[in-house]
Amino acid sequence: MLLEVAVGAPVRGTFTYEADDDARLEPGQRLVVPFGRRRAIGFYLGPAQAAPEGKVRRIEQALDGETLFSPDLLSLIRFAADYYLYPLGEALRSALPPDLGRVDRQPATERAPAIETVSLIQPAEVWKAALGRSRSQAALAAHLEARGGSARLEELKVAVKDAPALVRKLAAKGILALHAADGGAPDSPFSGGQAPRPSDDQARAIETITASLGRFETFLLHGVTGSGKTEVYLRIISEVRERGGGALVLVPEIALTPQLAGRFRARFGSQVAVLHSGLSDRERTREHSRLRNGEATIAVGVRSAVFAPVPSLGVVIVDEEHEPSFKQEEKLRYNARDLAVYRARLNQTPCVLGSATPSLESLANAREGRYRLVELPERIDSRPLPTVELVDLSAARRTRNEAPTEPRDELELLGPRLSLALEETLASGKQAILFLNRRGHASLVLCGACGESARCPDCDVALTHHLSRGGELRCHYCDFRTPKPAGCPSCKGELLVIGAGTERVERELAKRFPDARTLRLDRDAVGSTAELTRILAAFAKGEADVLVGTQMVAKGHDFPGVTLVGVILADIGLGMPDFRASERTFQLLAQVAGRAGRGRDPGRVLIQSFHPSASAIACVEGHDFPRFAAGELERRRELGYPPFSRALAVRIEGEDSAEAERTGRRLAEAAKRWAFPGMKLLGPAPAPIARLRGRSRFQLLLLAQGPGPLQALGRRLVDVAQTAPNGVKVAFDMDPLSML
Ligand SMILES: Nc1ncnc2c1ncn2[C@@H]1O[C@H](COP(=O)(O)OP(=O)(O)OP(=O)(O)O)[C@@H](O)[C@H]1O
Ligand SMILES: [Zn+2]
Repeated sequence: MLLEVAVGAPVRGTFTYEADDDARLEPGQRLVVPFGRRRAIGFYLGPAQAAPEGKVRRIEQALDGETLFSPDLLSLIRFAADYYLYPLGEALRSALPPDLGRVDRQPATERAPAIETVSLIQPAEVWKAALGRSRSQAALAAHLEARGGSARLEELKVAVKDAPALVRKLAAKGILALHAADGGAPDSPFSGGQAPRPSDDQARAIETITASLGRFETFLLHGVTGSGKTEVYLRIISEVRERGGGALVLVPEIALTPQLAGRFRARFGSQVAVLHSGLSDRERTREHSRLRNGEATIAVGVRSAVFAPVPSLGVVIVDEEHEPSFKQEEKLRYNARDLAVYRARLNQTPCVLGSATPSLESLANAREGRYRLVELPERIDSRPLPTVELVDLSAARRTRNEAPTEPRDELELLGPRLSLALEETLASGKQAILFLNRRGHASLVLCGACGESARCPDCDVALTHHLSRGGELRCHYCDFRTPKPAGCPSCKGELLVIGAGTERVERELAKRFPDARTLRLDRDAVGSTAELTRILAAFAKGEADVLVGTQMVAKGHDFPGVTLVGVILADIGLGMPDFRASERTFQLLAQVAGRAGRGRDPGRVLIQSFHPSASAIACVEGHDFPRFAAGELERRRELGYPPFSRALAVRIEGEDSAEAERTGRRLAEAAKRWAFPGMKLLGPAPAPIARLRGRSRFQLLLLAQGPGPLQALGRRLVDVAQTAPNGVKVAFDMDPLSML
């Protein structure tokens, strides 16, 4: 028997292998195959169409006894590999927990925890209709029904043949719930977690969306910060569960704090599998198998969870859909939000994209009628949105006749208005969040005599000053570290430390408000998920008065005690050479502003900026998303950028700059030769960060009206890229998000 196999290796195309004629294989099933001089994980795709020339090798082994991919998942991954121009075998491998993608270290097939009891969670009409032709499954359900709805698995084994296999199948169909021996009291999927009564707006949103269960439709749930989007998700999922379906919920990494996971667990108990990056490989494999065998039916996870094996998928939800962290920036460069929509379509289920600040892509889709817009225009209990005040930092500069750049002295870091507001907040026993999207102490270390600045030896970026270890300079891209020198290495001049980071804010705060209890939240302060949990929990419990941090403080948190949000410097990021810089800045500011006044007391937001009239900043003042979006969309239309076009970025990098550039030029020539009419070609040009980790970077940007022509051209360029010299890497990035 000849098989078509996708091999888990960075190679193009599929391969033909041979297996015994009586081998029973399922599409997507894992294999171990000889590949070159090593062994690799392969995935069975189907019978080979034709015998290839030359000798056909035999597979070594078929794993698992069944496929790990349901048909919808297999189609999703095939689509992703195709769309994102990435090898199928590698795509399949990266959709699995790492342990299952390795050929060397196969985990002892970890047994799912022993199931002790089993209970019916569907009324007879439902399971009878669903099980029409599967006699043995119907018999088992009937047996359970006769026993009052639940039984111990041991007893079932005696009464019904193949009971363990049957119950897993029934659980996967959402007809049974399985309760593990170690799970304590079996929790019904409908118990626990006091659900508040939905507001009128929430009720309307829930009704609109649940009305489309069972068919594909994408909703853009645009709800202001604190409008209770999570409750809408929970209600929709309840409804899906009652119909025996499963749910997939994608959230950005930082939002997947215990707070959010807790809200899902409180409502759905052990039905929830949580998938975040803090899991060990072993835990990941375990959650994967809990979903696969139907023990869990709701996957709540970060971007990679878009590939989670949710049984009988009934709804797909993407929270904070505008978040850049849904984009994977290496290997299979997918956007989980976009794949989520595609997965919903494959499964004929609704897809809900939620955000207070929708991406312009989704907004354009809603305007053009591809998505249905559902709005939550008010906060819960008609609480007001916080008042937002802009503090113009350049005014003070102008009077002193200085160039507007950075808050240079400590006085500006916590300017007079922000200081006063902090003082009042602390005096009234409320909490404050101070946001500065830059970690470390200072962003630039500069010689006051010769003007030379400290730069990373391997990257084209300035080093950031950190206070740790008695002062060191760090590269935020490759993590290069070196002690801060006493004077300028070139001229021995005095070194100036310019531009603020979170450490500096924390230090200044300690100086001016010595009694305030402060916590800092950024990637330096948080080494692990456990630490993140600890800091957020402490702040939620009121164990600190001020939370200082980077964008980590901006997202999703619900701290009712916070009445003041201070933005130290709103302009960071605004000047990035990226056409999305303005959109990103607006989203970040609107999100962080949305953390204020979520409890009973109204909130206040102070935004310090050198460019208070920039639309990304000015529009935050009146919570004016429509005005921001209208202006920004107009600008994008003029420039022909997404969402008014689709883009494919080709990224070329190599240690040898000349070689990388040559490859870029060859690709550009090929692209020009094969370009479709109306396509725009930019580059090859050095990337804005022209060197990273010792490699020179170039990029080529292709713009077209739709993805089709980009795909067709992309596939031909993939062939050209195959002939790039050793040491030059070419990556294809469909719908790129970062232009750096
Ligand atoms: N119907 C309701 N009645 C009372 N409280 C509610 C209701 N719905 C939600 N809440 C509460 O309102 C708060 C805000 O809800 P939630 O965190 O879901 O907002 P959100 O829309 O996700 O906001 P953001 O976009 O800022 O993250 C939460 O504390 C939540 O428990
Ligand atoms: Zn570096």
